[in-house]
Amino acid sequence: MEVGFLGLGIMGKAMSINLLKNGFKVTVWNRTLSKCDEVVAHGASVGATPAEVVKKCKITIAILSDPAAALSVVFDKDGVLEQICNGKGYIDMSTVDSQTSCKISEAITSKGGHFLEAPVSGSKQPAETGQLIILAAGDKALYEEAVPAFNVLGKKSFFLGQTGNGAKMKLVVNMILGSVMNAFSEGLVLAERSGLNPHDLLDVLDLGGIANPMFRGKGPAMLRDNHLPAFPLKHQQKDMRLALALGDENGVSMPVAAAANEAFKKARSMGLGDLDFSAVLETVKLLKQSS
Ligand SMILES: NC(=O)C1=CN([C@@H]2O[C@H](COP(=O)(O)OP(=O)(O)OC[C@H]3O[C@@H](n4cnc5c(N)ncnc54)[C@H](OP(=O)(O)O)[C@@H]3O)[C@@H](O)[C@H]2O)C=CC1
Ligand SMILES: O=CC(=O)O
Repeated sequence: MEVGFLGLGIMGKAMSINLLKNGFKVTVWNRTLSKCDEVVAHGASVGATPAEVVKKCKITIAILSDPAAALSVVFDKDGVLEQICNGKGYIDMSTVDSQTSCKISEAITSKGGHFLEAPVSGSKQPAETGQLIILAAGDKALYEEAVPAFNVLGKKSFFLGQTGNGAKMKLVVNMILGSVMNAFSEGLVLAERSGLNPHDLLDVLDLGGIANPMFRGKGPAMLRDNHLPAFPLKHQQKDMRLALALGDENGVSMPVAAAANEAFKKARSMGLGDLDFSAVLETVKLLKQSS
């Protein structure tokens, strides 16, 4: 199967290489052209614009940073909309809000194309190893057509119904993720400042009822102040912001998520946005030192 792939950031690079390794023909596009080189070395072709990729491929996948990027690649000059037509499918795997997803869906379907949103849960390593969790919604026939690709990219795909449901599910999951990361960061600093060995805390957590892969995977690196980006903090803050808006729309009070969002905003203002979202730990250290 030949697929187009738009966006070769942390996730897109890993996912497109995975498709190539599993026998898919892939034509890629990235705003910054040099990021195509590594994927081309794995056998990809390059399209000059999103429109050119869509013209060439029956199905085009995108994974872009945020709503503005997702909209730009579809609606701007040389964008997806210029070539989408009857018989072609567009799958947006970016984490965006349901309004953005619905706007893209309406534009694609008004040109006769098929649209599926399919944001993913799981980070750089699951993207590299094909262990993502795919949260799809929209065109069911396109979902069925994409299952062979989803089986390469992920360990499980969900079809969640109408467009918007995938985006909402992803935002709920990441609202919880970001809130937990803040509580974890506070715990690490509290353990250390109160005279405990934070490595002992990691061992205790790992044996108990709240043991999880995030504490196990990121904890030791966080204690070394290593925040090499797997999931950039600026994207986690975007997800908190969008999840809080979803809370507003539905009258759900989310004081924990609101506090977590403030901490991520603080981290961004400290210049930590391109580091891993675990760098929110640095805001906790800062607050304790200044008190
Ligand atoms: N990293 C992770 O662990 C996970 C990320 N996600 C989500 O996946 C998406 C991508 O994340 P990730 O790969 O980490 O992000 P990166 O920041 O690594 O990559 C972002 C991509 O979006 C492109 N882009 C940004 N703005 C524009 C624009 N205006 N026009 C065209 N292209 C643009 C970038 O192009 P360029 O190279 O030119 O900057 C790049 O290809 C985000 O929505 C994120 O929330 C979901 C699950 C896990
Ligand atoms: O969106 C981030 C993730 O780890 O999932």
